Amino acid sequence: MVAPPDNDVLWARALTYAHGGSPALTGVSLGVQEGEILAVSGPRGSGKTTLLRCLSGQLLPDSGEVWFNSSPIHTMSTLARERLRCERFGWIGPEPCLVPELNAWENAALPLLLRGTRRKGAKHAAHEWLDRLDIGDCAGSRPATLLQAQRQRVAVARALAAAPDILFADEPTAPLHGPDREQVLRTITTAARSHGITVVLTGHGTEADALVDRSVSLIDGRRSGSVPAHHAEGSAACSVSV
Ligand SMILES: Nc1ncnc2c1ncn2[C@@H]1O[C@H](COP(=O)(O)OP(=O)(O)OP(=O)(O)O)[C@@H](O)[C@H]1O
Repeated sequence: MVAPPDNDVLWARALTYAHGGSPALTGVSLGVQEGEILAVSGPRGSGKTTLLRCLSGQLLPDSGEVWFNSSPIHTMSTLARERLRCERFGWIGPEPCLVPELNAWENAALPLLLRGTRRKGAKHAAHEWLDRLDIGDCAGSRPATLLQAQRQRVAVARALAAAPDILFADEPTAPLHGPDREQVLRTITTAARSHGITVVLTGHGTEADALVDRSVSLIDGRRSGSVPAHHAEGSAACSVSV
């Protein structure tokens, strides 16, 4: 086992993963620097979600390594990975997945409360992020009474309120439309830059290109290119095999 480069907060080497025998990742290697905002793009089924789930410790790769700072995630116990995810990582999925019995601010405060933050502080942070995401008025409402786009903003607030070291965002704007998509993406990336949060986000297209530092793409579970974001429009022309 070789330790990762010092300047990579997240580092993966030769990851493979198969869902029930069907390969989803085939030898993917990736390094993410501290504070970097990285987009992982690729067509449907190319392995983006599986990669994020391996990087965030939700899935153990069949082979390969994942390191967070100097800690190998792939050899951690389930309990240690759960603690790492709770204390250091944030997750936004394409569906909001809120707790139906809790209102919006309680959902947004949940990771902080689970970490032992006092209720007053957690409530304050939750309200602050709900306000920034323009849904402060919904703070007392339960998920069932909210629109799907509002629920997704609550999920974004929940991830950001906990100030994670790394935020994994798997198609975070999937339930949103038009200008809402750009506003939420911009809120995520602006928050990440001002709070020093490293971000790995996925998407199908190039809508995040202007907001991220670097973009890599997957095709059929393999890396197909890595370019600085401002060059991403020409990515097809300058793709390299990794
Ligand atoms: N739970 C599962 N069981 C079986 N196969 C799966 C499962 N999850 C993903 N797959 C398969 O693994 C491959 C990679 O899927 P994955 O969801 O990682 O890709 P993706 O790029 O995120 O796709 P999308 O853009 O549609 O979300 C696909 O062929 C998919 O059908």
